[in-house]
Amino acid sequence: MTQDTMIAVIGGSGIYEIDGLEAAEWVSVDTPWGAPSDQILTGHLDGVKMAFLPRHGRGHVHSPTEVPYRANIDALKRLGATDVFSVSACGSFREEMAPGDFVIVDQFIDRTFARDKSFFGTGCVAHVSTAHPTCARLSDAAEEAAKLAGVTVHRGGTYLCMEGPQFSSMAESKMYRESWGCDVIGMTNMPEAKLAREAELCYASIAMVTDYDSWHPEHGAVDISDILATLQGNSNNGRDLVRRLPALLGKQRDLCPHGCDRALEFAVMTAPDKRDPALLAKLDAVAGRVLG
Ligand SMILES: CSC[C@H]1O[C@H](OP(=O)(O)O)[C@H](O)[C@@H]1O
Ligand SMILES: Nc1ncnc2[nH]cnc12
Repeated sequence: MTQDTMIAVIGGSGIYEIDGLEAAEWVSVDTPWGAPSDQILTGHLDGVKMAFLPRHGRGHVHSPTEVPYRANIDALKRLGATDVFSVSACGSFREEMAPGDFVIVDQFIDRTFARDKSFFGTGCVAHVSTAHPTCARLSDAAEEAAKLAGVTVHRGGTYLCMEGPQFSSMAESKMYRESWGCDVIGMTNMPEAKLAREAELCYASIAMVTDYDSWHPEHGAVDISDILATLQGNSNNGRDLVRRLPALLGKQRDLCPHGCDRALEFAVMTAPDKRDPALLAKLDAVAGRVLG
């Protein structure tokens, strides 16, 4: 079964729009989960449908805790998105993952505690697998696009998602690096990746290293002005990488070979006669395929 590709890009800190879109238009999307972070920029690139959503809103309005993650994923699904790329800033726990490098994240440790993490709940309970929370097909494309853009890219890495907004203490930073084996740290990829899986969207995470967090003996404490300087110096690379994705993925896509687009197939536990009609109505875009 083939369908039209629609690439969605969720742009993080420092990335509030993408360039080169044909027939570009900012559109408003309402969702049963509230308003998304901002309007969504739609258009075409190399003949492929595109949607761009600034995660924190234009002007950086939403803190990592307050980003409306459920509304964002629902809005992208509602628009017809099939393939979602997160582009994020992150701190690095590895000497070789240096500021300016890109990391194609493939695993997460979720330390967030103040966010709504699921579309499901009382009245419609579902359990999806997140053993492999990112899509290898999209990660392949992201790696290839990074190489074509001429940036240093590391394939694979574990992203520690913290609640924020404050950065980590040195003790936390060392624990995440030495005991937990994490590679990078940020504040936003969770629950975003989990929600994308619940919505049966392929999801990949492209993390741009902006700093060494607070563990590095020669770099000291993470400093927002250093992060902003690195972001400014590298945002062109991020945009260049994104511009190369449509040519790599093409106008049409088959079923995901990893099953991201069928994640809900056997996930819903609540008996049909016990399901809450109000919750089912809210799940129309996210889970309509399996809930009917
Ligand atoms: C600007 S430093 C902290 C901020 O940047 C990252 O945001 P995003 O993942 O949206 O690029 C990080 O997660 C924090 O929210
Ligand atoms: N060191 C860090 N910790 C958390 N989020 C970040 N985003 C960029 N750098 C970060």
